[in-house]
Amino acid sequence: MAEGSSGSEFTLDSIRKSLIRQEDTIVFCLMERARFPINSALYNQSLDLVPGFSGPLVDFIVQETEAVQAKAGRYVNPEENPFFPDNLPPSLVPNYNYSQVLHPGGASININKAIWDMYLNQLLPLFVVAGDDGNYASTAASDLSCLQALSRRIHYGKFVAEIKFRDAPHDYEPLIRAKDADELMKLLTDKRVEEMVKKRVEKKAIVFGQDVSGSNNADSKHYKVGPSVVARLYDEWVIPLTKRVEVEYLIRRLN
Ligand SMILES: C=C(O[C@@H]1C=C(C(=O)O)C=C[C@H]1O)C(=O)O
Repeated sequence: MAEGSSGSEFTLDSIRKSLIRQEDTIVFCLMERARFPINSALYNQSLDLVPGFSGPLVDFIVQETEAVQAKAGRYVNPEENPFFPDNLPPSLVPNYNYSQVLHPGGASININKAIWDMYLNQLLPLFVVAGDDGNYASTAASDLSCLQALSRRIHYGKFVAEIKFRDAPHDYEPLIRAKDADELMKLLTDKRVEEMVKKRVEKKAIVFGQDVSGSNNADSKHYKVGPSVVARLYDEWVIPLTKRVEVEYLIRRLN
């Protein structure tokens, strides 16, 4: 089921390994987006750059791309969640038999609206330079890669929550029956792991993002995406949103 783990292995350890692997994807996606300036025309609500489509160009590109990917079966995979779920075409390809480890209620959880708002309004301005180079289609493709990588990581909270529930049903059940979101949040939180995650992603931004030259002296002062931005992304948004998915999943777990 999971990126980097076999279908038969479903443990907190294997899920965490997948989250670690997904950090690489996220850091590389951000580095790719940082090749382009902000290109704010792409996000302008009122420019109407595409005849017959009302809304920002980025919405047009993401909606059209998601429609193609939906036809090719992307959203049949329980790890994938669309940003524009309304009016998506059905899959046209034979269904792959994904292992069904999640409770059926998990399918209705999609917090991509919050991820989209965070990415465009808060994160982007922190790591791209000002300016407009006209490369709107490439920039939007890069945005979508970032958004999909972040969305996959954050919605992975469903798998994390399922395994935590299976490992300690007697601890979780009373809180789920009481719909006690605050206590569920406390129970699923592991501060030690969170600190390790934040340190590791900062290090990845340093290692992956330095300019490598032919000589032995790597330029350690110039990074493609600031390591502190990546640490902040995880601290302020990725980890809290993953935990929000975990709580939302657990609340539905006994329905
Ligand atoms: C994802 C987990 O659950 C919580 C969220 C974490 C995260 O988003 O990185 C880390 C630790 C936990 O507080 C986990 O335990 O691995």
